[in-house]
Amino acid sequence: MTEVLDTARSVSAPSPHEPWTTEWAGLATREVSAWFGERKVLDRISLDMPARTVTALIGPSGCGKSTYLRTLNRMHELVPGAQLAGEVLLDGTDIYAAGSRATAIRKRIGMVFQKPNPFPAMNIRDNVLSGPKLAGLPVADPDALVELSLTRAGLWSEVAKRLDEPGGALSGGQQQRLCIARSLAVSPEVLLMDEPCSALDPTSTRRIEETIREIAEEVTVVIVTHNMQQAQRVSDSCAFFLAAENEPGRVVEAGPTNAMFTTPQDPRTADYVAGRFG
Ligand SMILES: Nc1ncnc2c1ncn2[C@@H]1O[C@H](COP(=O)(O)OP(=O)(O)OP(=O)(O)O)[C@@H](O)[C@H]1O
Repeated sequence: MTEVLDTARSVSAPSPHEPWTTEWAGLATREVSAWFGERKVLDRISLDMPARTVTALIGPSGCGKSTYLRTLNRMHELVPGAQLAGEVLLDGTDIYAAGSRATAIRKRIGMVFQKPNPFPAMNIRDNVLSGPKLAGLPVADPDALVELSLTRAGLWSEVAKRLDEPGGALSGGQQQRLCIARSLAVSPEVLLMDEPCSALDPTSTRRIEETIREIAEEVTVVIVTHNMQQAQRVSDSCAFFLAAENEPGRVVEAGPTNAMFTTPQDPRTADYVAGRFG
């Protein structure tokens, strides 16, 4: 079903000023557990990540946030010996259902990583177009798609006259926004971001945060962050992960960001968001 939908889809960007063509899709997990070999690292995670909102995954190092993020677009299964149980629902359909293909899912659910990873020698324009090219999606109007994607990523005004320069010539923050543009060029319904600002200075970080808020008007965003101020600034809802010693990670508490930070229900959440551990 997913594959049929995917092959019928092409990236369309008729005009940079027309609305983004992404369909609005929410994500949810039901009892997701994950293992690396014999070792269970996530235990029955059930979360709702509504369409066009930003969900922040917070918690101390090693509690399974990145692993959980990677289960959301089937990247977890790329690790030899990795296993998964439970359901990941994209618009109500399990992305692990029989007949659903991982490559097709990863086009609908894009990912931005901790370290900006543009192709350094490739020019800015081709870096953006590499998204749909690698995904095997036809592009009707490349120039329009480049402008639209860079605009959506908040980078167009800075690079409009430099499209033939290499991606590696940009600053770290610009490179990360270029990577966001490359992901958006595939017209994903969901964008997963794994600590996208951890390698960036405060100014670039704030710029990316603005971009995330803008993207979330049309794309569902899930972000892993260690920065509590960032979680408060960018997210609509939060999920607090915690792993006791030799135990898999579990969600202690999840809910609207404001409530998580002002009136947390669990004392462990209160201690974590106040910076008392982790
Ligand atoms: N490829 C892997 N093979 C084996 N174990 C792994 C692998 N990746 C992660 N783990 C283990 O799974 C657990 C969860 O790791 P994960 O990276 O998801 O945590 P995290 O909360 O994202 O941590 P951090 O905040 O430090 O990035 C850790 O104990 C980690 O050692």
